[in-house]
Amino acid sequence: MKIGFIGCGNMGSAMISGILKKGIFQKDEIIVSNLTEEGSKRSREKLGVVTTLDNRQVVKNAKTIILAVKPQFYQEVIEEVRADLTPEHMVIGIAPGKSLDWIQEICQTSLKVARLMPNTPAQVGEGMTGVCRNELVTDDDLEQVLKITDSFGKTQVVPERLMDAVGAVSGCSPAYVFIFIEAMADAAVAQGMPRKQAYQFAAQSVLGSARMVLETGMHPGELKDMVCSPAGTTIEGVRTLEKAGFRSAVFEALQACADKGKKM
Ligand SMILES: NC(=O)C1=CN([C@@H]2O[C@H](COP(=O)(O)OP(=O)(O)OC[C@H]3O[C@@H](n4cnc5c(N)ncnc54)[C@H](OP(=O)(O)O)[C@@H]3O)[C@@H](O)[C@H]2O)C=CC1
Ligand SMILES: O=C(O)[C@@H]1CCC=N1
Repeated sequence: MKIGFIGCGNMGSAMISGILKKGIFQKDEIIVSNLTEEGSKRSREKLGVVTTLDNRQVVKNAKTIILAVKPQFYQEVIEEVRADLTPEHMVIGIAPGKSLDWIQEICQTSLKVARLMPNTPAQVGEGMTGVCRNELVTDDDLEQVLKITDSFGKTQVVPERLMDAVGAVSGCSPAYVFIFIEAMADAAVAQGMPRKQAYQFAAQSVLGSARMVLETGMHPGELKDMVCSPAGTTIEGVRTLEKAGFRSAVFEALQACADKGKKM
């Protein structure tokens, strides 16, 4: 077994979907644990990976361990498996607020520890992941980690102090983008467009706009200006969004998200 996931819910399975699609690991090289038999069955049926209800089996069978449980369960799962951890293991946290030092301290042994902040678009190979590591993670180890994260999207290595910002701008932001798409589709439905078609128009517009930012390298404001014809329709919508505090709402949402990460 090459890689183990303790917990395999929304984020774990999104990462594994990407890994399997790119063929970085085969199904029989991935072991995952769940809390319930129902979760185990879901992981087997959806992903076809090796499953167990025993977290210690994950640590005994893989050297790279991803902690994909909710942050409130981090301490209990680490305490459960720490006797089986060896210097060859690398423990990777993906939860907001669980620092490299904190993970190391709960493990009670000097260990390779890394943190990832992935996001659910990993499921379709379009994830964005921030990575940081402690001093025991070698450049070779990091290369292995990047090979994994690059398999389900893009990755950037960041200093740990930026992990809360990463959590806000990419870890959590898909939720805000989905709300935006849903709201745009609702408006199109109100104009008479069938709902399914409205999701296609709204989602493709978000996808295309994101690609323009990434591929042209142009400033988002300049790209926005290119859409706003003088005395046209778009600028009326811009005025309405500004009046409703759209920018400020987004700013405050990401700030709240990062602040919460710092407290966890
Ligand atoms: N969702 C997201 O967009 C992102 C999440 N994260 C982080 O990823 C982590 C997982 O989140 P997410 O996938 O959304 O959560 P989910 O609730 O979807 O999945 C949690 C998983 O943990 C399992 N589990 C719970 N307790 C235990 C235990 N004691 N031993 C073994 N497995 C256990 C559950 O098993 P069962 O299925 O049996 O209940 C489930 O498979 C969190 O730390 C979160 O902060 C990071 C970035 C983005
Ligand atoms: O909501 C959360 O806390 C997790 C972390 C990033 C995205 N989801």
